[in-house]
Amino acid sequence: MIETINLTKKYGKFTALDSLNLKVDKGTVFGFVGHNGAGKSTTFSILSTLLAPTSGTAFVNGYDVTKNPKMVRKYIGYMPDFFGVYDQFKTDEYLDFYGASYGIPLEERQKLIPQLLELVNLTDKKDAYVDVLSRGMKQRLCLARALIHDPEVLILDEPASGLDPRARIEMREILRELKSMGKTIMISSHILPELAEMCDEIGVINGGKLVATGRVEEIHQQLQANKVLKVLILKDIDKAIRFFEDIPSVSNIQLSEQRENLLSFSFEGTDEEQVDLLKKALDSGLMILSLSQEESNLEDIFLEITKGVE
Ligand SMILES: Nc1ncnc2c1ncn2[C@@H]1O[C@H](COP(=O)(O)OP(=O)(O)OP(=O)(O)O)[C@@H](O)[C@H]1O
Repeated sequence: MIETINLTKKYGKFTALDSLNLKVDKGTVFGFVGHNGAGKSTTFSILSTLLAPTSGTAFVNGYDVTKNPKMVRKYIGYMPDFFGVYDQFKTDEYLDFYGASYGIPLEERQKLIPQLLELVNLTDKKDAYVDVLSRGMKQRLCLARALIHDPEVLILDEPASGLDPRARIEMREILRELKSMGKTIMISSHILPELAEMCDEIGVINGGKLVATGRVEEIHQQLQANKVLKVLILKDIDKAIRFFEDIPSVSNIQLSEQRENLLSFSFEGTDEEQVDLLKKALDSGLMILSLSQEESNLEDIFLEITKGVE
């Protein structure tokens, strides 16, 4: 449904998107995660035909975003990260204005707008002026606006940013409903756990490059090779530190602040190599009480994948 091939965008000499290749299948909710400035909005602007790529191509439902922008716009509903709302409009007038801009006949709009307001839980606000809506309500109104022409694809740039937990849950539920309607959704955030809850697949972008992609569990696995191990030593902790310092696949050795005989370090290796490491440590006479692997959570994973790149 969405595909980018070597998509590149340069602003002057600065490369904001660097040969981005990604694919989002029909009906998938795809989370696009990256730090501020990673290139998420640039990608979304290109997909929404608002920005031309420097090189590479992008397709929405088979249509090239640069060669066939009109068709792409038919299929895509875009919710930008910053959006203006016309304050003098009432909520339903606002949607009516956008519906008319898309050429939807009046009679159809009159049926459609109450349905959209219902979908985004704003029915009781239909007569409220847009400027008195809360931030969460404005976000939902903007989502309704993106849905006005019943697009198959939704591009949502940080729809949950600045929302309180309750408003976020509400947004998540609306997205679930949209997914059940068969929409393909691409949604960005800089918070991986938040996205993981609502997405089928995740793509991690860093410095304009896609650094990891797949189902959440797959991303976990991609990082399995880089784990944090904890070793509890019975005695002679200095000897243990010297031993682990000499192992090339071990880095970032740290002594626990809570327990003086607990070491932790990063280990790059497979499970078999981990077994070998333990065997070697015991053979060298280290008195190891236990060795355990720290469970990494999604936020750790995200920081690990994106570390070192501004
Ligand atoms: N019009 C522009 N001119 C020059 N540089 C730009 C322009 N738009 C974006 N950039 C730069 O391109 C990079 C990617 O920006 P982009 O807005 O795509 O990132 P983002 O991942 O959406 O970040 P955020 O989470 O902060 O919205 C950033 O370094 C940004 O400063």
